[in-house]
Amino acid sequence: MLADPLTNKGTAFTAAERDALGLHGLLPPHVGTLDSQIARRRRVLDGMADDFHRYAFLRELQDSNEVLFHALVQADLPRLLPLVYTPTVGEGCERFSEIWRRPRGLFLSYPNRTRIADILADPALDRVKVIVVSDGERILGLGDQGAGGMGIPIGKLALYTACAGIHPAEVLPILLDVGTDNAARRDDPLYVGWRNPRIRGAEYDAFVEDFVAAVHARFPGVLLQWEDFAGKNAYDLLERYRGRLLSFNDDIQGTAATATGTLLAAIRRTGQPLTDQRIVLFGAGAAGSGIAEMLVRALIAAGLDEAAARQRIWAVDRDGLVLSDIPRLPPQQAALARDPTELAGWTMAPGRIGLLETVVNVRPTVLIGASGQMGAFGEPVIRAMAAGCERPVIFPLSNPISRAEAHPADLLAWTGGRALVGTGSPFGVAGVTQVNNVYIFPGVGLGALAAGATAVTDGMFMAAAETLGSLGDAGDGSLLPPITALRAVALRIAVAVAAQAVRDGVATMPADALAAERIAAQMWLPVYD
Ligand SMILES: O=C([O-])CC(=O)C(=O)O
Ligand SMILES: [Mg+2]
Repeated sequence: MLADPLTNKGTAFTAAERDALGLHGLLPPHVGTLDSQIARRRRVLDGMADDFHRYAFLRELQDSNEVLFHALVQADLPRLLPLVYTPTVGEGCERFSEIWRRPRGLFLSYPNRTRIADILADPALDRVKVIVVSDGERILGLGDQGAGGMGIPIGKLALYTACAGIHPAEVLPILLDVGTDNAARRDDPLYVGWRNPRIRGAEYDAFVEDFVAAVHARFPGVLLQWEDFAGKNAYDLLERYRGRLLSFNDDIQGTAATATGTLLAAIRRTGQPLTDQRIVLFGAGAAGSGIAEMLVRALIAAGLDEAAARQRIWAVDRDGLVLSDIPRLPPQQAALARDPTELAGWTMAPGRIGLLETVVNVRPTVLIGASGQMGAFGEPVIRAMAAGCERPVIFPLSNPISRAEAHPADLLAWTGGRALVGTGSPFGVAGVTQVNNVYIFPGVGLGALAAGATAVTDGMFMAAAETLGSLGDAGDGSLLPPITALRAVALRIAVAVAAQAVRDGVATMPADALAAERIAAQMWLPVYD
């Protein structure tokens, strides 16, 4: 009872429980309460030197007493979320091996590829309903972290519990350890992962196929979230498996719905219709092109035909403006490429057409960053944008803070306070919105499970985005509800997503199971049994 984090209550075991379970002597005599335990842990957090140590402390608490961990998180979401998740989880992944203590979740490593079904057969996993899986190759904007990427599935699932009320026994973090191309990790004598360059190509595909088949057989109806896979794998796995497994990719679809929902909230504020926006997207990887495709859908829903919708978006990647005459464009970028003949009349020096040239000529009303390039939204870019529009909408979305395209305070300064600013990670700047996936994925997952959905459709994500965009704000200048409201946000989104699942013909639960009260009643709160 004391050693299992799902049953441990620490000093909160009552006298009667201590009698019945034979716990006398193993605990000090004081009988505490959840509140007194929260107060004790808070005092430790307050006394710690930095957030990374707070992160490590919270991970250990989660591995020793899950109710207390979640009660502490629930009691102060604005303070705890950034410690349990972005931005601090970034360093948690980089230094994962250094702070390794106890196992959580499953490491499915390539050398164990014939044992996947055996590993999943563990009866301790019987209740699993939600899996978050990563192969650690594109951890936030920090690149390949190998086995250290496990910090992300752990963190995201803590949010499923915190925001969507999924019971901790029902979540399963999984890291597919197929090696790492990060030499610093491989050469670190403390590295806990498989010391091998990444497995790629047919062998990688076969490994993931075996994994999906084993998950499908072991956990029918489970929701699987793909997280922080590198660009091409992110797309390929999503497309290959979304019809076979209830699954979605958070970086492509969750980020897209979050950005779209926040943009819808922003244009409510400015009063300018979506169809009038000129949108420049910086970074056309998995997140960036996911955002673009969802914006295309939203523009079509607002009345444009597809060609006209695509005309509202300019994508800029590493090599500059994405143009249709660039050889070997990946398919997601080809769909966004502009025709070079459109550049007639542009003012620019010869050569590569970078972000600044694009902004000067397009005069965007919306600028979105999903590049992982710190500082890419520099003063000249932002001043050029501000000169061409009254209320620039600027979302530097890359995570963690060390990868953000701009500091929000600079964006406000360079636009004379006129910008509507949203960042991926929290900066604590007044009036700035945190545009993070945490506003979307817990609700999408909850709604999909409540509906007994057989697939997560694009329409379900659009329903989530539209709901997010309509929820109103914290009244502090930001565009979205406050972090303290995340549980209510997840419930509202879940209801909309479940209803859309019915409309899309993928729901298996009867309609009366999808009412808000019924879904709310399933949401777990951290209290001792
Ligand atoms: O984790 C976050 O804050 C958002 C996300 O999915 C990513 O940046 O990969
Ligand atoms: Mg992610």
